[in-house]
Amino acid sequence: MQDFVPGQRWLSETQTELGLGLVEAVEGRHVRIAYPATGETRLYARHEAPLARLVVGRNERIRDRAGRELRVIEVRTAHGLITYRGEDQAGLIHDLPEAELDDRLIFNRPGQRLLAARLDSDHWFRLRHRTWTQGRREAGSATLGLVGARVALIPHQLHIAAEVSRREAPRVLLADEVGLGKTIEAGLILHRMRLTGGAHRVLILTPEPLLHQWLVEMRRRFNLALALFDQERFDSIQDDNPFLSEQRVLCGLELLVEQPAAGQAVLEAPWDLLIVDEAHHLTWSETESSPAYRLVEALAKRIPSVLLLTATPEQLGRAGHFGRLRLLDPARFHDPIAFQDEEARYAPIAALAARLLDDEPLDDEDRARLASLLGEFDGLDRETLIERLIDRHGTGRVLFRNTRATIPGFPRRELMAHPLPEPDAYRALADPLARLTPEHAHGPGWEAFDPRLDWLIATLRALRPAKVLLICAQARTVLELREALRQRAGLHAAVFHEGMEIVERDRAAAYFAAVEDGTQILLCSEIGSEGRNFQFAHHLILFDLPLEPDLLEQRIGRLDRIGQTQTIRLHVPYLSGGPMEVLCRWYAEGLGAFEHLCPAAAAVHERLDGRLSTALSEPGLTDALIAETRALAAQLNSDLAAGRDRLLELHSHRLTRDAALVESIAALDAERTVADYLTDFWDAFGVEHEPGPGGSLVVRPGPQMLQETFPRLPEDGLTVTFDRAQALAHEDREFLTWEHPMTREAMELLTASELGSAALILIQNDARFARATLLLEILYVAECPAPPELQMGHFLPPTPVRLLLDAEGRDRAGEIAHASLRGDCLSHNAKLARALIESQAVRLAGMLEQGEALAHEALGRLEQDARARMDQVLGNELERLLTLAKVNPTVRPDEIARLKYRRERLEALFGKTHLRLDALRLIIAH
Ligand SMILES: Nc1ncnc2c1ncn2[C@@H]1O[C@H](COP(=O)(O)OP(=O)(O)OP(=O)(O)O)[C@@H](O)[C@H]1O
Repeated sequence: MQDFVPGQRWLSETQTELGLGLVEAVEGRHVRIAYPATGETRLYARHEAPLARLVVGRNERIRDRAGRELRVIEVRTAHGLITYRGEDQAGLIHDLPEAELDDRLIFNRPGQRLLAARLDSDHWFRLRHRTWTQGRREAGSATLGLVGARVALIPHQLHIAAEVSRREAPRVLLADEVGLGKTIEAGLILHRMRLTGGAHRVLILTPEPLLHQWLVEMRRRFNLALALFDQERFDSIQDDNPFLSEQRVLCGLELLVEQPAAGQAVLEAPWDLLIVDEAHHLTWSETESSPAYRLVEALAKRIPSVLLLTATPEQLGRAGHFGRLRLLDPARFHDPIAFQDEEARYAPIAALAARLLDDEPLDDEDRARLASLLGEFDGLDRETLIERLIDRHGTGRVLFRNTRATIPGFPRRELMAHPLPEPDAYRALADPLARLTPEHAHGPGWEAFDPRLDWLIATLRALRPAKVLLICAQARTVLELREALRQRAGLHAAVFHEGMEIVERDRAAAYFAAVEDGTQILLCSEIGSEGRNFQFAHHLILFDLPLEPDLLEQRIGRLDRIGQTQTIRLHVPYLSGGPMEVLCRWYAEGLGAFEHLCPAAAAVHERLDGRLSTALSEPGLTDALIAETRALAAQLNSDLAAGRDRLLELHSHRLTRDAALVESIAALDAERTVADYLTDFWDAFGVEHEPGPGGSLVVRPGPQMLQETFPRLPEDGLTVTFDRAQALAHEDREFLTWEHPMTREAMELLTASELGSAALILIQNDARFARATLLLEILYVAECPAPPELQMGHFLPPTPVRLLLDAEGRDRAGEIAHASLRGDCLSHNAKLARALIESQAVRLAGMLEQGEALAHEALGRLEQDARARMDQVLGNELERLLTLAKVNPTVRPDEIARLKYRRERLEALFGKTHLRLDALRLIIAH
């Protein structure tokens, strides 16, 4: 085990960008290391810490925290701690304890290696160059974080992910209609924020039945491992706060609400990003709120970034919707009445935005309205005007909602209503609501006479082998149906209800999904109607109908979601003459809610709730109710289409821009540069690869690898693909991109090591070099360590500075490209290499000095560019937020403060950028 002593300096072997580590404390089997340059602290297991002890040799240069430079003349050790004695530029001698070394100190080892002829293969030098160049290329790219997910490139999802993740501490409600991919959007945002440093500690809360699905989706689509916190995990940890030991936690909201200790612990842990799925369960009204709401409210106050997900934002009423917006920004959404008034005034703004979008000419009235909404607007192009209109009015910035109507490619839904006679025993039930789930009200024995059962058996036989999902309101009905199917028809059904353990439920869902030996039918209680993916089935049986339109849409959404390939058949076996028929007709003829999604359904329901209840007991009133419902739905739908929804739609996707984003990702996919890079890497490392089935590649550890293991490569190998379409069709293949952990860890492994940092090649017969020529290719890396939340990478990521000096000290990098310099590598001919280097030692030392001067000039330019870029990007953003805040209180003051703070910190840090000599290649052409 390594000996750590507080005050010692160690370097992270895997993350040099953290700067110099300082041992803070040794705690049992762990050591705590602070990285003052980035303000981070890490806890490592002592016996396997990826750390290297920093010992600076004589004659090397060091710096103290005040920036004073010393040449080391003596190294003394006492009690495990080093004190350097060094000479400053004025010749004065100083003692410097290692704890006081500059936290950003970097050493020039490649120079020593080259001069000592300790050479690596040229292969590694070239890979090193590519690694830095690629890192630089992606750091500032708009597509970073959106490339590596195993997802089809769907424009509205990418739009939302790009738009949300570029904000400072985003807080938004993702409210796309059921099945349009909110989980994927949240995953993309999370993925991008992790790569850019915006989200390190993440908490995801979902209803229990969706835990496993989230776990699987994040793993298979984003290579993201989440720690699942269930009762068992929570019980197994007694003392410490269990949430502190994991960075990315997935947890059931119910558990936190039901167990005060768990709720308290989650509040006490620090988080950067909170995601809450099925957020419509967080109920709120002006007089009371649910315990789940209160818990999320407390979390949302502490956590900077918050994503709430719901397909049915207005389920359980408009007040609830307001309550969710309030969680995101309590300062903006403080008065529900004012909010409703404001929503009613969106129509003219939406109309104006739409006219701009359609490139229609603006009349005087339009211009006057624009001026009153935006102030001075002359000189702004249409795109900017649209942006500003959407941006500066309404919930635009907080809420995203895409609808099927605007997204092509969804299959049709077809209602297959099956009237059946209502048995006397049911008709005798006094309460009309009880007759909507009469088997439940009647109790045991209903299977003997309920005609829906025979109909079900006949329907299953007729549809066989097609998969069928049945949803009903009650878990008991599920169990009784299963038994009845078994006894009466020998049919085996899988079941899914709240009485089962989560693992059992997931097993049942998998059993239903299995193509060959799975069940034909899955019987689900209402909990199966939320969030789950059953789009491989095309038949849905609604054994009963819920009273709320949003609940109906949630049920249908299990099949009607991205990935559904066929017309969806909705089978409704209703008992005629009574309330079931009334409800079925109300949905079908009044709202048209089976075959299409009706945006106004929740509002219509809220207004006509009383009339519906009356019609359920007096079916004679149904025709009048339907007529009224139709008229109201038509009116509300068209109001919404012209007003709020139109604005939302404009904001939630932008055809031209989204298409450009998709194109740039598709272009990156097509380049396949990562395939070249990784195959070169594997070849150099000793990883074996060969063509596998259907254009895939099989990769295995080779017998003589450079190290025992290769990152993310299991002992028995992997089947991989670089092709998105293949990755979507074959989930057993790893989808390798620049963002895959294997690629990123391989890149880190290389840049954190000295591999390829000194090389020598001989070039023969190259027409560019008429006479014997000596060139020194110098690779500096400009680095500016900064705390991750500042997202330095946007402006000044680690940037390679390449120089190519000739013997006269001229830089020829601009005229001779790196890739064009290929020759015989001398790493295996140590004798010749040493002789050549020794003969040129003096000249080389001069070239290195000259290189340092030139690199510093380049550094000045880099800093200047970074500053200009930051001023432009953050300055514009700040200006926008400040103007916006005057007209739209959606902009939170803390968002502005955060941005200002970030700008100041970045500005101060740019000046501390330093150059690190990363690699050298000596080129001798003759
Ligand atoms: N870009 C994509 N590529 C591949 N599959 C996708 C993509 N987007 C969504 N899907 C698939 O479509 C289905 C619906 O997506 P998701 O679960 O994210 O929708 P949702 O909006 O969260 O649904 P719900 O409203 O039911 O909660 C899932 O099976 C998901 O894996």
